[in-house]
Amino acid sequence: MRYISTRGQAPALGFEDVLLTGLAPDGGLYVPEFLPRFSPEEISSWRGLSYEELAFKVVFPFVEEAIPADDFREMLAETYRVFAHKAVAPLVQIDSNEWVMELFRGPTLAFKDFALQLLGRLLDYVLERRNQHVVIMGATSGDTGSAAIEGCRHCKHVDIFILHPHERVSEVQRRQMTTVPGENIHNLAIRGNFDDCQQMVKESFGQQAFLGGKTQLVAVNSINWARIMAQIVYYFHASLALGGPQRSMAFSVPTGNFGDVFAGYLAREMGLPIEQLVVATNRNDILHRFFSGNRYEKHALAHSLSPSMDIMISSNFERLLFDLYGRDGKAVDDLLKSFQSGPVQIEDHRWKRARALFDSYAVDDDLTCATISRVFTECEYLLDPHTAIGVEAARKCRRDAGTPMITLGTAHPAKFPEAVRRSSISVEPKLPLHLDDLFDREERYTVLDNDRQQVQDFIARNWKFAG
Ligand SMILES: Cc1ncc(COP(=O)(O)O)c(C=O)c1O
Ligand SMILES: N[C@@H](CCOP(=O)(O)O)C(=O)O
Repeated sequence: MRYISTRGQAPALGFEDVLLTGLAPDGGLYVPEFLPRFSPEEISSWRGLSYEELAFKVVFPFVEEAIPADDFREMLAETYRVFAHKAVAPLVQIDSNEWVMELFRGPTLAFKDFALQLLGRLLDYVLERRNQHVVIMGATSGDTGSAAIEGCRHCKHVDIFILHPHERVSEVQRRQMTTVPGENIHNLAIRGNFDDCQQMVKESFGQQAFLGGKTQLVAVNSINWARIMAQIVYYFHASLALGGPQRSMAFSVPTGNFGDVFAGYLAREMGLPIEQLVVATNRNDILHRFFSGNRYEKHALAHSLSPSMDIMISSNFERLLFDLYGRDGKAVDDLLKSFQSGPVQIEDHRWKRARALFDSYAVDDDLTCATISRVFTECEYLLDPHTAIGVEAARKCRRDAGTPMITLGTAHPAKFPEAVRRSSISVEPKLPLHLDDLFDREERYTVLDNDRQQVQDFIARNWKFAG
């Protein structure tokens, strides 16, 4: 399997090199040259497989030239063994033909564990084989950071630098990152927002001379193809549990960087019958404005009760545009360059193609709290604010009541006690036992200005073999 850039100018790479990179040298994102495609018969034959066995079927075609089958099987078994539910991604019914798929049973209580537990193991495997050191540089609005630290902290050959927006993540999220001991773990609180952090990370991939030529950057954000690849699996898992592929499914996906919902789009391209994908945003609604009115335009980033989705520039939207433009990298490059200086639209026929599959809805803080409260009243099920946005958008956008609607439950409510309190729910969400003493643990992080030079200098001074 070869991977090509969405801007069309970078050389194609194999899986191992794609894993060890971030942005392509032309500024694009890597995508597979061709997707594997599975027939309904083949997908049906996977019913009853464990999560790790299913993951092998779906993901192995993407990695097979780099990793022998037995080694990959073992990696997947270790990855999904750390989840606190035997089903790994259990489905909970909250209404007639309406489900939440709980993706927060991993160690850091958000869907990011599905891919980052695997990414850590893949990195360890490949870096050990190459005897190579890398610097992980990631941006987080709260969840990717702790999942990346948890997934990669035991990797022998990595230093980890995670940038989060100072005072813009929940206290639980911050502590999950900043209380993890380890010489190779560095948390940077940036006086800016998530987009500033993400921008610094992306720009740094094109400026790696600051590392002195002795190591290289690797991405843990969803710009890294390996992240997206692992997230495709749970769409198959949910569908098979609810009668697919003989029945078509609808999914509602709380969306920020467009990674999770793009994984759903890929599952469909690989043969899984999906009738509808709902892009659910908070008030940072650039994607909703695109899908509802074909206008892609930046607004100022607002702080919300669903901080992990406080994102304006959604990295993976570019991967969808690449397909909508018939995989014409130059057209994507031109469009995204115009977007730097103002709003853009795409041709009507391309937008309509996207609309055939995607619907969208934006949910503000008040409606988020009202949804948490309503669902708790209806079935005593406690939603986190991100999942609540997905549930509300699902109800607003549903096309067909006969099609199962599955909202991706992207985080555990105990990560966001403020939203739960504001919803006037009578219960306090409790952290699981392994995080019981989170508030007693010592924190370690450095606050820096929103300044790329300062951040790069910090990394250059602090990675393991610096100086
Ligand atoms: C809890 C939670 N829900 C939803 C999202 C949005 O996912 P994506 O960025 O893949 O669109 C994120 C972060 O990305 C998240 O942390
Ligand atoms: N919501 C994310 C933001 C980063 O998104 P990613 O999926 O590209 O890593 C977070 O919580 O950090």
